[in-house]
Amino acid sequence: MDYLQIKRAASLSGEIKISGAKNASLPLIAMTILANNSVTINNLPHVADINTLLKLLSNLGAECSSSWSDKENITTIDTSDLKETKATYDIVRTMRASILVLGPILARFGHCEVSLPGGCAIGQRPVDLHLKALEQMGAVINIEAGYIHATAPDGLKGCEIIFDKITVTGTANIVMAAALADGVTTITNAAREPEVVQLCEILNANGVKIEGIATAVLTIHGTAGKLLNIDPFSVIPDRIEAGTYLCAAAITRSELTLKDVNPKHLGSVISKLQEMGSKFTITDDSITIHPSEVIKPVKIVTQEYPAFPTDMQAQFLALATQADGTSIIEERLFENRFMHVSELQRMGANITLNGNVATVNGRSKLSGTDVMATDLRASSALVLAGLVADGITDVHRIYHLDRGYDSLEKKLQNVGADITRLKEGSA
Ligand SMILES: CC(=O)N[C@H]1[C@@H](OP(=O)(O)OP(=O)(O)OC[C@H]2O[C@@H](n3ccc(=O)[nH]c3=O)[C@H](O)[C@@H]2O)O[C@H](CO)[C@@H](O)[C@@H]1O
Ligand SMILES: C=C(OP(=O)(O)O)C(=O)O
Repeated sequence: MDYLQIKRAASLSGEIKISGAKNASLPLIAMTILANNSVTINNLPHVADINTLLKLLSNLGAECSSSWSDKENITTIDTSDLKETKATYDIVRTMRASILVLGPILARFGHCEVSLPGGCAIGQRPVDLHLKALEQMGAVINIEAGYIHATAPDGLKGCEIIFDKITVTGTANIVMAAALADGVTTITNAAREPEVVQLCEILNANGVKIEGIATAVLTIHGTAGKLLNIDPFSVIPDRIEAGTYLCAAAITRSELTLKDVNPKHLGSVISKLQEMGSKFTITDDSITIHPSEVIKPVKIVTQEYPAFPTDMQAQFLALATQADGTSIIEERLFENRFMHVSELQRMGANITLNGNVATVNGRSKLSGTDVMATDLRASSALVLAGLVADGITDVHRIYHLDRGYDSLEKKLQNVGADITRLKEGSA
C-alpha cells in the first residue's frame, strides 16, 4: 500500500494543468451503454474510479481501450456487444458511482441487476430516489440478497418525476434512463452540477432532445428504445481538483496558475477564497491565484451547485486552520463528512465539532505526524495541512485519494512541493 510523505513547503510557484472531471467522466462512461457505436472520449482523468468503471463495463461485455500519454488521453468504448446485465458486488463495493449503470442498462435491455452500493465513510448515501423514479417510469424493482433487481419488460415510459431531494447521480441515472424511454420525462428538482449539465448537453447533441439543461427542470424526449450514435467529445475540467490546488496556493501563501480549467464552474469556491483574502487573475481557461499574507476566517455552508460544494469542505477546513480568526463550516449534504477533523486535530488544529458544524479556530501551528485518509477529499485536506506543518506528515491509506486525483504528487512536485509517494514498510 502507498502513502504520501510531505515536508513543509516554503512556497509553491508555477502552473498546474487540471485533468478531466472524475464526476463528469463517470456518468459519461455509463452513457456509452446507450450507444450503438464505438464512443471516443477525450480527457478522462487517470484515476482509480475511472479504471473501476471501465472494468465494470468490460465485465458486462464492452470493448474499452485507452491511450494515455502526456499529449493525448483518449478512450474508446464500444458497448455494441454488451450482453451481461449484472453489476456485481465485488466492483460496486469499491465505487458507489457504479449505480450509474442501472438507468442505462435497464433502459436498453429491460432488465438489470446491480449490487446495492451501501454506505461509505461520509454517510449512508441511499439510492431510494433513483429507484423510486425508475418505478415511476414503469420499472418493477425488488431488493434481494443485497442486489437491486429491476425489470421493465415493456420498456420504460416517460413520466413526471419530482425529486424530494436534489441528487447528482440520481439525476444522471434518470436522465440516461429517460433518454431511451418511450415518451417525455420531466425531472423537477434536478441537479444543476456542471457534470450533469455536460451529460445532458452530450445527449442533446446526439439524438435525445433535452430542454431546460442547467436548470432545475429537465424535459427529456426519449427515443423509445432507439440506441444513440454518439460523436467524440472531451470531458470538462475537474472543478474540485482545481479548487484543491487553489487551496494549496492559499494555505502556502503562494502564486499558482491553473491551466485547462473552467473558472465559471468555480464561482462559489473563488468567491470564498476572495473573502479569505486571495486575489485572482482569471481568463476563459486559466486561474491565477495571488498570495495573500493574511488568511481571513470564513463562514461556509455546503449546498448543491451553484452554492459551495461539499467536495471542497475538507480542503477549506484545512485552510481555515491557518486563518487569522474563527471560521464556521457547516456540512449540509452528508451526515458524516468530518472524518478529517480528528486527523487535523492530531496535527494540532483547534477545531470543535458540534453535529454538522465545525468551528475552526485559526492560527494553529500544525505538526507533521502519521495521519490516515478516510475518504477522497479528507485525503487532500491532510495533504494541504502537510504542506504547512512542521516536520514530516505521512498520509496513509491514500487509495482514497487515488480514486479521484490524477497524479496529485507529480502536479504538486512540479510547483515546488516536497511530496513523495512511498510504499508502506519501505522507509
Ligand atoms: C460520483 C459523483 O458525482 N459523486 C458526487 C455526487 O454524489 P451522489 O450523487 O452520490 O450524491 P447525491 O447528490 O445523490 O446526494 C445528495 C444527498 O441526497 C441524499 N440522497 C441521494 C440519493 C438518494 O436516492 N437518496 C438520498 O437520500 C444523499 O444521501 C445526500 O445526502 O454528488 C455529491 C454531492 O454533490 C458529491 O459529494 C459527490 O462527489
Ligand atoms: C464523494 C466523492 O465521490 P463519490 O461520490 O464517488 O464517493 C467526491 O468526489 O468527493
